[in-house]
Amino acid sequence: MKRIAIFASGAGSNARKIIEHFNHHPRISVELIVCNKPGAGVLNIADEHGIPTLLLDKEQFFRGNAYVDELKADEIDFIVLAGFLWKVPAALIQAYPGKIVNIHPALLPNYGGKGMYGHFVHEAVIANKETESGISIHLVDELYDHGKVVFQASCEVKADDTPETLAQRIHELEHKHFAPVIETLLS
Ligand SMILES: Nc1nc2c(c(=O)[nH]1)N[C@@H](CN(C=O)c1ccc(C(=O)N[C@@H](CCC(=O)O)C(=O)O)cc1)CN2
Ligand SMILES: NCC(=O)N[C@@H]1O[C@H](COP(=O)([O-])[O-])[C@@H](O)[C@H]1O
Repeated sequence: MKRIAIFASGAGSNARKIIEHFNHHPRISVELIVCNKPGAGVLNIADEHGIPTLLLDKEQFFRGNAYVDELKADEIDFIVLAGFLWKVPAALIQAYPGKIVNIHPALLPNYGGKGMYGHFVHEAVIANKETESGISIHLVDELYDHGKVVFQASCEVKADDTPETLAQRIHELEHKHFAPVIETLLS
């Protein structure tokens, strides 16, 4: 059984879709939700599904062992970043080479990097009058949004779009594609 930990900081809609997709899956299971924000919606989703949670301490994450020991002790095989807003430290990347994947709400390499998360991404896309946006699923390296892109899907940006209406269209792409891409990566 491949054991997945999902790292998330927010509402957790992607985490929910991934949990549901792998519920009763013969080879893959979501075993842990890791979060850096007390009270985040993703923690409630974990509780709804009886999935253990781990709340990160900033000091230990960035200047300690990056929770490598805890993840290895839980026999986690693969890490999914689903709206996780801290930079994953080198120690964790080195412990999980090629086994950490992230979803970004834009068509990389555009609209990525520090500060490019959530509504900030959609605001920049709209401000630049782009006619197309989308999602990128990529392996995680030590830089933000720099790792190998393994999947992209695009959508229209409408002239009257707001960051909220664009975010909704992006979420639909994320919820459709992220879990199947993870399944393919773990095949
Ligand atoms: N080592 C890596 N860590 C992370 C990556 C990555 O590619 N390599 N991806 C991010 C997710 N992400 C975009 O997809 C992203 C998330 C957050 C930020 C950002 O600027 N964060 C702020 C802090 C925000 C906060 O604490 O609320 C910052 O660093 O100042 C950029 C991109 C996950 N980790
Ligand atoms: N750069 C990282 C980033 O912006 N990630 C984005 O955070 C949202 C989390 O939504 P969710 O909590 O509902 O899954 C998603 O749209 C994801 O692409």
